[in-house]
Amino acid sequence: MSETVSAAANPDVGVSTARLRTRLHALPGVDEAGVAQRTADLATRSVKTSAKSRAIDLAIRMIDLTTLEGADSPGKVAALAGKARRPDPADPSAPPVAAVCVYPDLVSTAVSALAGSDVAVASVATAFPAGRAPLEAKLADTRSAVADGASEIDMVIDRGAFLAGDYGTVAAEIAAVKAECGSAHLKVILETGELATLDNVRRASYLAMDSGADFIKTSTGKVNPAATLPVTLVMLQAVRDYRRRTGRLVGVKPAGGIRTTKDAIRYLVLVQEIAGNDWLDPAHFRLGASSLLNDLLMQRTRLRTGTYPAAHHFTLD
Ligand SMILES: O=C[C@H](O)COP(=O)(O)O
Repeated sequence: MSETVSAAANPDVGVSTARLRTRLHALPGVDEAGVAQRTADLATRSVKTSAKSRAIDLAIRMIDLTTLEGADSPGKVAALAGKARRPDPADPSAPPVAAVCVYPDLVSTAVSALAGSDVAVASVATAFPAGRAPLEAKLADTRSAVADGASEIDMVIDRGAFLAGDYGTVAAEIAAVKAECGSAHLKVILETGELATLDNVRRASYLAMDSGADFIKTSTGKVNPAATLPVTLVMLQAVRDYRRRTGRLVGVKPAGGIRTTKDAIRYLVLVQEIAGNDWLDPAHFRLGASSLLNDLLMQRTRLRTGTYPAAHHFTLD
């Protein structure tokens, strides 16, 4: 285990695990009951039709349209890229999504298929989803994705090290991956479903931000629970407070298990109420999802025409 962090120009570099532990354990504890109540209350909100229409388009623009299956192929990624650029073939007013998210070996396919569009290519890296590989392998994974044209890297943290309290190792890995990213943005996946407590989610959020994360992301989508409103609330509080302290605005990306328009709108309400309007932008908030887009498109069509499109109208997620 590394006791002293080395690498890159981030605030936590050179800070010992002992000092990180002191700092992270001094954070105020999360009021779990209060968080549960606050997020449960979101289910009772009603949203006006005009606001709903705007929220649906914003949610579409915030999607990282994701395919992360062992059976992924260049053909599937090319088809997904087509959908990302123009989600509704019958309605050019439907906006494109923010990014397509793929494994590193499919980055070049996605880059070619998205050429000339504003849709970014994101790639998971660092031995996603478990992150069980030597640091060199994780850095090579990142280097390869960036070299092939990914402008966003989604890395996983070492949850084993984090849960063992070896915060120095976690911070050093994030800083080293950030250094490999160059101009690519780094999203740091906390895998909150493995972190056991909301206090840990808060600590991991600060550790990631102090180590250079451009975004903090909830989940890989491979562990249950994936994204939830309570963990996202804690992460939104963290980015809000971190910005007040440092002036740096870090984004948030809930990912995994977000499938319905109702879910997406609850996340947007949470963003506005907890972090504020500055985060209501694809530059600072994303929804990582493989199958949310079709529901948003269905609801969008219903609001515009009064009827749902036939089930076969949109290509399969
Ligand atoms: O980052 C996104 C997730 O891997 C997608 O998860 P999902 O298939 O549950 O939407």
